[in-house]
Amino acid sequence: MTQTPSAAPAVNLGGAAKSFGSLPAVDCVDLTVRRGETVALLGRHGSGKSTAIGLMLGLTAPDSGGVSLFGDSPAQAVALGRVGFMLDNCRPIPRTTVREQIAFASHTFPSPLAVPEVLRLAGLTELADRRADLLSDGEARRLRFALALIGDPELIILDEPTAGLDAKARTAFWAAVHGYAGRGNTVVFSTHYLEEADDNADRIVVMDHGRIVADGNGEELRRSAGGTVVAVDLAGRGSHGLTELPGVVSVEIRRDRARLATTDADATVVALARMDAIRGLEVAPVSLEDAFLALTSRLEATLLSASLAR
Ligand SMILES: Nc1ncnc2c1ncn2[C@@H]1O[C@H](COP(=O)(O)OP(=O)(O)OP(=O)(O)O)[C@@H](O)[C@H]1O
Repeated sequence: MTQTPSAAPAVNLGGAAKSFGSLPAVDCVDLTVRRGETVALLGRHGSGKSTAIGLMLGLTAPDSGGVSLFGDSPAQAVALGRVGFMLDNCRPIPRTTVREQIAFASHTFPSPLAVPEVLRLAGLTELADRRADLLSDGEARRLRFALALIGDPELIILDEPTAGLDAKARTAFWAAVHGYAGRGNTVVFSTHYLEEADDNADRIVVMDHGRIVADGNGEELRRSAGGTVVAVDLAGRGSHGLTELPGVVSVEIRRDRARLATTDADATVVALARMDAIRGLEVAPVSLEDAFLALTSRLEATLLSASLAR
């Protein structure tokens, strides 16, 4: 069914795939980002986040499948000023102030936001008269964010926007992003940091080996990874049979201790008791980190068994 432009989602990837040589960097990904959502692409190094973002921005063409932004091609959406993004290697013009940089850039857009509004949204009002080439890393990042939103885009796509920033600079950066999102806009960002995704996104899309392995808010991800962790000391008995216990979704062994993510903690504990394996028993809700490890190791195990079967 064709969607009218006004109903089209902010981002739509339909079976999008991109390989580099024989490596599928993005492997038949279906993803819809609704207007007004803030979505984190979360994954380890090399999981395909930047390639997915490159597809969304039209920097890379998919080998197969489709990519659209507001129902248009990425190139059309960018040309219409509907999409903002931060340039990686954008150096400020020397000896100009923050305000001058923003005012200069605003002339290149058909209907830019007013300069004071951009300064406010990016948290740069106090720094407006500072030299742009002398800003700290965090401040310079907010200036690049200001330049991304000056054309008043409805969608901003950010690839690891806070990488390398300290905690204070991150907080200031996210405050600026929330200000922009609070106007009803859509944000897609990539990150390695679970906490950053949980704290700043309505929805977390977990990528691994170019695929989406989970999609939901932090609570939903915790639940899909089992909901509860049962941990016991192995006391030298080995981990044999633990994955087959009732409710168990994944097993992680750290030194001589097993951590079992489970959907049915009672049944798992009873089964462990029958095996006389409840030394150092601990039962706790799954943390987001446990969930992430369980979700990504699940795909790892499937890929490993598929390659062993070949
Ligand atoms: N231009 C390229 N040529 C060859 N391989 C590439 C290219 N770009 C990405 N890759 C490979 O594709 C896979 C996915 O890379 P991608 O950069 O999308 O991952 P990522 O999740 O963004 O990683 P990171 O968090 O480290 O930035 C990796 O194995 C990477 O080495």
